[in-house]
Amino acid sequence: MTGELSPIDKAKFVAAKRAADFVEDGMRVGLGTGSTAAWLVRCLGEMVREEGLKFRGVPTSTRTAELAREVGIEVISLDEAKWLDITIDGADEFDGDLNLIKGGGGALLQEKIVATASDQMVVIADVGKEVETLGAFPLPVEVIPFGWQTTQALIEETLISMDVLGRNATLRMNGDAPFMTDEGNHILDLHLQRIGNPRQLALVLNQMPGVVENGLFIDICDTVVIGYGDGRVELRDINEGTIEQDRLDFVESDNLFTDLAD
Ligand SMILES: O=C[C@H](O)[C@H](O)[C@H](O)COP(=O)(O)O
Repeated sequence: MTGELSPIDKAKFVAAKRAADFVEDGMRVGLGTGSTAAWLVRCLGEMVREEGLKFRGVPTSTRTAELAREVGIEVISLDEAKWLDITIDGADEFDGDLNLIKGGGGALLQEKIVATASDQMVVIADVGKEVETLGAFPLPVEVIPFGWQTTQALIEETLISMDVLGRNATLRMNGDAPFMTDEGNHILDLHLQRIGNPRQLALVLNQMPGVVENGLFIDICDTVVIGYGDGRVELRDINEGTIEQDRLDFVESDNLFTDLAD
């Protein structure tokens, strides 16, 4: 493919490209999962190959691990790294407090463990991911396969008692079979429409037997790099609000852009 990327892919690309500049020699870096994080991994691979950047990456999924190795990034496990300087990852939604919904690609468990073990979490997202209130994107909840229907029923009952708007939890499928996470679990997607109190919901969900983790990331993200389809990028910091607005030079990135599109 040599054609133009869509505006949404350009937005993801510029967010990833700007965030790649956060990575410095010697760092231990959490590498997120998803289409936006894949741009980041490729940008970092290019910096390793062409600029001699030296860092070690901790991938948040087998997909990311494969891509990272492919582009020349040194991959280590979280236990080898022990603690990370930074994690850079995508998101399905972010709000004004930089709280997130993640897990659209099913990697929320490893993503949350890795982000929580990092000094800093930077989210990369196209502007379409910004919301006033979380919840339009179905909230992924990772559950163990044993008794998953009982867990589903328990979640639905609890949502009713919490007076949450949408209440149905659907099992994520991969073709005809249930989707399996890297940890061998299933995902229930909660169709809530609007999450009035994400902090409370995150706590309640994680107290249920059968629930392994939920896709609400509360007080974990420090900075969001927002990409626009015309090449603009904005950095939003949890304490200081917008701290940078810039425009990325597409011409300079043409090679990578074409490589990525191919
Ligand atoms: O499980 C997947 C992750 O949480 C992704 O980071 C999230 O779904 C965003 O993915 P994308 O960048 O493809 O929109």
